[in-house]
Amino acid sequence: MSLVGTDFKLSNGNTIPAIGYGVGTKWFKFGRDEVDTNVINALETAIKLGFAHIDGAEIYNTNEEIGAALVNSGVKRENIFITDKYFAGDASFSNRSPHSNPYEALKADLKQLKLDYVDLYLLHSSYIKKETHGFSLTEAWGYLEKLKDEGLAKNIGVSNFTVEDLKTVLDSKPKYKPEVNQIEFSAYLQDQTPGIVQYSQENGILVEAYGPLGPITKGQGGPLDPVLAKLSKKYGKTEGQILLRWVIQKGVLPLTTSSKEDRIKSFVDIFSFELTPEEVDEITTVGKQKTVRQFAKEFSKYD
Ligand SMILES: NC(=O)C1=CN([C@@H]2O[C@H](COP(=O)(O)OP(=O)(O)OC[C@H]3O[C@@H](n4cnc5c(N)ncnc54)[C@H](OP(=O)(O)O)[C@@H]3O)[C@@H](O)[C@H]2O)C=CC1
Repeated sequence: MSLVGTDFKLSNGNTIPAIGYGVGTKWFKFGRDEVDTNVINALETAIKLGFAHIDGAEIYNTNEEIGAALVNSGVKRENIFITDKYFAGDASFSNRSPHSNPYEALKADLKQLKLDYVDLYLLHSSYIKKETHGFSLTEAWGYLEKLKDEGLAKNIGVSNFTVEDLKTVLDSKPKYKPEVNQIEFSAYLQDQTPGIVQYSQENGILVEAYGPLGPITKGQGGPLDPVLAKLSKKYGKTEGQILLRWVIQKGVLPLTTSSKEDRIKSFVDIFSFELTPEEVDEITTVGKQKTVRQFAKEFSKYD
């Protein structure tokens, strides 16, 4: 869980590159089956410019693009960290992966990725119950443990889990604990659900942040504007780099994305400077004055 160079160390001792390039959001292509060369090109650029961590998911429908970009880039399999996620469904419980369970879903994804294993496999959400899925949340976790035992997923974790969801898994005395909880996290949304960052971190679960640039993509005109302008000038870094650096210094792994070379290049250049503890606190305190929630709107009840 600690930052070592440009990696975070997980509780199980494995490492994970400390910033990831996402192929959801901007690149999301659920319902479109043609291969999108824009996604392949963007991934190749990201890899060429230094991203060693790709964040994918079954629902993004971009596995073939990831596989093609890996081949085109010539990168060695062991030098790139690939995450995939089981499409559990959303709060309506009315949709989910077409595969019978997470074990079968990852096997199908690996075929599309043309890979033998992923580095991290997550339950994309906790909206799983026996009545709709045929297995409970703890049984779903059991499928991930089986994938880890068989070497098809080197690490396993969860996404969008609340404290109660994590307790359900941890209280079931699992063989392996979740290594990661991937949630929306930014200076303008410091707890996707009550207490989730502290609880995850206290239990040795690395928090991954999606939507980390919320304050500049959706939150302009907010109280952080002058703080970011000041720090950007002081360090000679973009406001995006300041925000990503703040995420890392909160002990959280940022997942971002971009279609622009300049931005991609800047996102991997966040290890050459460090905010002071006072500056980290200032962003934390000022950031709490505004809420920008972009995803998982069912949690808006906590705003
Ligand atoms: N587990 C989950 O449920 C979820 C996971 N994710 C994962 O997280 C990844 C990243 O999420 P995302 O919300 O996109 O991350 P960010 O908050 O980092 O936003 C990235 C977006 O911001 C734009 N951008 C970057 N810099 C600026 C700027 N200075 N001004 C204006 N726009 C800017 C980029 O567009 P441009 O091309 O113009 O640079 C890009 O579209 C996803 O791709 C996915 O892998 C995301 C949502 C949910």
